[in-house]
Amino acid sequence: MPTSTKRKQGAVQAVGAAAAEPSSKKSKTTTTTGGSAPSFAGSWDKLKPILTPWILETIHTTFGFTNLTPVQASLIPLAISKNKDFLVEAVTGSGKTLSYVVPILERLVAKEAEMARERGSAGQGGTGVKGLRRNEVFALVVVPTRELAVQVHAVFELFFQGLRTYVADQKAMNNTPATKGTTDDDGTTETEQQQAAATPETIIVEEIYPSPLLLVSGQTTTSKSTTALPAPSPIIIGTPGRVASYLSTSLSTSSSSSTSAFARARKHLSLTPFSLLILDEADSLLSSPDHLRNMLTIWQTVPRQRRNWLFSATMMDVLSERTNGLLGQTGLERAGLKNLTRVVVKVETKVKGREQDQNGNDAAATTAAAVPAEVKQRRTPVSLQNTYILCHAAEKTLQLVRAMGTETTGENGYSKFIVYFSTCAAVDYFYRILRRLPELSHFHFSSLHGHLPPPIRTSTLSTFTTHSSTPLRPSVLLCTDVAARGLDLPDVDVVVQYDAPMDPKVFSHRAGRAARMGRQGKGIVLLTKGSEEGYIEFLALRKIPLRKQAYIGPTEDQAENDGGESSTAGEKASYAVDPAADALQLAIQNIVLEDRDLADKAAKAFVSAVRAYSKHEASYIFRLRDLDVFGMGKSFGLLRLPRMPEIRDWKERVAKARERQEKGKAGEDDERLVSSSWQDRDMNWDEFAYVSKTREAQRLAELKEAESKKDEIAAEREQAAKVRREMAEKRVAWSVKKDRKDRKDVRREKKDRKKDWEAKEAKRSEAEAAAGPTSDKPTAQGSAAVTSDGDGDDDMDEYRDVKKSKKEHSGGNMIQSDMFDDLS
Ligand SMILES: Nc1ncnc2c1ncn2[C@@H]1O[C@H](COP(=O)(O)OP(=O)(O)OP(=O)(O)O)[C@@H](O)[C@H]1O
Repeated sequence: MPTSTKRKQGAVQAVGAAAAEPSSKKSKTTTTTGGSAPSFAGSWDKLKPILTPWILETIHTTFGFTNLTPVQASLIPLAISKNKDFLVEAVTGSGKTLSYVVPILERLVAKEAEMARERGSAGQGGTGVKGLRRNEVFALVVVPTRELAVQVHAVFELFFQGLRTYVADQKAMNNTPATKGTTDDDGTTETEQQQAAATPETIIVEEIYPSPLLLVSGQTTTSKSTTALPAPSPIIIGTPGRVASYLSTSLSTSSSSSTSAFARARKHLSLTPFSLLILDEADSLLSSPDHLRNMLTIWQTVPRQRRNWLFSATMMDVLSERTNGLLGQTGLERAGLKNLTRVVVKVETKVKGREQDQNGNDAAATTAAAVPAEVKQRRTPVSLQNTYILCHAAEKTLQLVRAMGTETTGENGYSKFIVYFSTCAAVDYFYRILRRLPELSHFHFSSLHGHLPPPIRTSTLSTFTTHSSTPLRPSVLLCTDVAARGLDLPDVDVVVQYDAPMDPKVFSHRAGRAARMGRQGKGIVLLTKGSEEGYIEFLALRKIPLRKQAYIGPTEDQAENDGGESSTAGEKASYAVDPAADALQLAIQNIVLEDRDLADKAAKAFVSAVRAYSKHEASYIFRLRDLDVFGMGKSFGLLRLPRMPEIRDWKERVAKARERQEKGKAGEDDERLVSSSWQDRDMNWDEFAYVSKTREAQRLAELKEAESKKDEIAAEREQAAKVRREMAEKRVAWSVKKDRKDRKDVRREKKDRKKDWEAKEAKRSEAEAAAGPTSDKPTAQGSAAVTSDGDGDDDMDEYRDVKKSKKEHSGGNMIQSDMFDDLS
């Protein structure tokens, strides 16, 4: 949430205004209707209950806001006046932060006055000496990332600065003779009116709230001694891990038998007046097992008598989502949260007929599967133009580079970009590569991911935020999902998702970094042809409509037309890869060749990206089996393919597809596989050096040692291979032996059963013969024939079982079944 209040879309429009009271006690739904300007719903001045003067003043002067957004108008009155738990969903960039910050502050002021009354001091409008004590915590705001915590903390800070200014103004006004100021209709001056309104509680201010406490990585929150911990504050903001550890450490000594330690801990932190637990991006906090562990600690630590407010743009998803490790419970059930009042702000677009894409193509006709002709409700901002580009895996980097070029030129003239990758290693690598490409040399690059040290994360974000980008000098942030949720980075124009997110919920959060509060913005997701096309329909069903953007050709006016079509079922797909992708691969390789360290980074990035692909939640769309690893290798500009089981499998499959093609028996899948080819770069790896002198010296030393021990190493390798072979043989021999024995046992058992049965039958026949002839009973022979058929079937089953067990025991398949475990 920026401090800047200047918006490109200045128009303010009250649409779908929310009433102050809910239509139903359980659920409140507000609908905003699309236009490019932001939707507003009434003015802050007219809000009921009336806001505390310094809070209102800060909203007006510091933030520069006159009107409330629909989510603010819906929630703030309820949250101030009703003692309820809330579940709030509104699209990205719709002002959810203020919708909880303002009620927290209002309730804090009220609590302060209440405590002051109880403790025998006059309430002081949020500034009491004997209201809340310094060690008393009133509210806790938990968010999933460090960056978001810093941002929310900054918003609270602005309010407290506003309070200080307000207090100073009031004091000054108190000391000024009431001769200045504008004269009103009743003849009193403005200053006189303000003085008359100012009660002693609001004027006599001796202390003001301490700054909210921020608990994030890079700060001391754990210590054996509570004295080394940061001092508490009425409002604490932090990430789950840090908050949990702070609370546990601060309160841990209270259970100690030592009275002094207990007294010290009490002194350090008290949760007596604790009232509010706010989870921002709550769906992420409730669905990630890591976050949940820490959330459990927090829930167990804070008093039960509290209100819970949960916020997210994808909040409703957690209602049904059952997470692994939660014993089949939803996050809400695990948190024991029931009877939540839902506040949902829905966005509607007035779509007449079918949506059209950029080229005037009918959206439903151009997508792989039928997108509903009229997508009326959506879970993304109306001002966000959400698109996808279909390409081959080998063309992804090419499309990224071209998209960045075309979006800055021509009509669009965009200048601020975010590009999301699936892993930290990929961000690291592409950050080093993309900035070196001549096509992107005018871009200012930043990179952000969770493996960077906290100070670097802070400075990167601040550089990107403050960079004054223009289409001639655009800026781009390459990042992972660490920057996907909640971050209010001003003026972001385009969000490119190089990789679709592993958690589909994150898609709208990523795209929502653009088009905030009515600004125009664009989202582009790069999807590869084939099963990934199913993602379009998948998102459409989740009310996130995507429009097709044409494959970007060499220049804007030469855009290739293949983008206008999609490989819908039955249509023969084109497997030809853009020759420019090969040229780009060569260009990237040439950059990599300058430093061996880049080759290491490339391999790491590639391996991590392949592994990440296998962890997609929508695993039936993002199938590792369908991932064109050769194409991906090209897009990464690899010099050679790293060794990994996924690649061995791909190589074998390509080879088999070739065989089938030669025999004229190739299917569509085979065509696709055959079109994917790989050639390691022809080069001398022994001479490929690191730029870092120490690293290179180390490599040369290792090389020398390896050279001197060449024979030894070769012998060791041979020995290891021999052991592996023997083990494999043993495994096979063991399994074959076991199979034989099992089959023999089964046969013997059947034989025994048959003998028993025959003996019984013989006895029965004898008994029947003794009793007299009966015509319609089956003969022993007839029955035996039936049994024999059955034996035949059993044999088949047995054969199938043995075959299956052999297959499972063969090395290659074992790797494969492990590999695809998580894809089933
Ligand atoms: N009433 C208002 N009038 C004008 N601008 C506002 C108002 N409320 C918030 N904003 C601005 O809108 C932007 C988005 O707000 P905020 O970050 O709270 O959105 P959000 O709904 O929390 O988004 P996300 O889901 O991405 O976290 C911020 O820059 C904020 O300053």
